[in-house]
Amino acid sequence: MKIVFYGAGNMASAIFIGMIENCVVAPSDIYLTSRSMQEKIMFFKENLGVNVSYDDQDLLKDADYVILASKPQSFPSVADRIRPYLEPETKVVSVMAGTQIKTIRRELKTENPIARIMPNTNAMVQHSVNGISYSGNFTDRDELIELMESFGTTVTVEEDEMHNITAATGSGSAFLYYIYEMYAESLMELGFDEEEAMFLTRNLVIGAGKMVEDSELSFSDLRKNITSKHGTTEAGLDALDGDGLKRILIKTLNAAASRSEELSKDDE
Ligand SMILES: NC(=O)C1=CN([C@@H]2O[C@H](COP(=O)(O)OP(=O)(O)OC[C@H]3O[C@@H](n4cnc5c(N)ncnc54)[C@H](O)[C@@H]3O)[C@@H](O)[C@H]2O)C=CC1
Ligand SMILES: O=C(O)[C@@H]1CCC=N1
Repeated sequence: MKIVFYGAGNMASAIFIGMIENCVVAPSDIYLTSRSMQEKIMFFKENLGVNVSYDDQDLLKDADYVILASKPQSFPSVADRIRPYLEPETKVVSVMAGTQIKTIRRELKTENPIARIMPNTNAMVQHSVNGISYSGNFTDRDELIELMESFGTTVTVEEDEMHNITAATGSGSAFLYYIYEMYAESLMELGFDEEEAMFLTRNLVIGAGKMVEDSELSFSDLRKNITSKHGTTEAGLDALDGDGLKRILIKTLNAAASRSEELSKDDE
């Protein structure tokens, strides 16, 4: 297997580290190239044993998959590198938010099978949620699904649903991390110092995540199990404006999904 990553940044590294840690590919199957961050890419070569090259002809020779993992704005420069050497059997897989299959096809001037995936950086711990959609001629889907399931769970969606998946799970962890940040800052308002606030929040989040993983209960039942009648949790929840919080989250998700739509129109 030869998997070539154009881009070795946050998302690409979460994917190839996830794949390697789960032993679905050998480090020698992974080929990395980037525009910048030479130091970082050499770190991956030295520490993981992956290949690094800036020779596009060599990179793309006999490649099974080429993964487009630059920012959407860098895609024209990536396409210029790939276009001359892309072989007809190579499957193209894009992680770029908002860049449509038809745009990738147009920029690469190719009829190759193309898939779009929307993972998240939890791939690094094998817990990404991956949206995936395919071009009509991407027939050999099982192998790609198997590769993706090595670093998370996968849902197949129509391409126009990618905007919502991007908001919900591509960006979603960032929204949750932001809430954790705000929680820690609020603990400092309560009187904890920064170190204590971070320690308490971090362990609270880890514990709650493990409960979600291990328990069969719904979020709502987990919450109810903590809430004594006329107790402290009830007092806190009464002060928390649930409808207001929901409105804020809906606004957040709509803004992210709209940005994905805007990105897809930028290149029309
Ligand atoms: N970071 C995240 O949580 C997620 C990111 N994505 C998507 O993944 C893509 C990458 O995002 P990040 O990894 O966060 O960005 P990043 O900035 O960390 O990495 C971008 C990479 O693209 C490379 N690059 C730029 N121009 C290039 C060129 N001409 N040739 C080869 N490589 C080139 C850069 O050197 C760098 O390695 C974006 O399109 C984003 O929409 C998707 C899901 C989640
Ligand atoms: O912020 C972004 O545009 C990318 C896509 C999903 C997560 N990060």
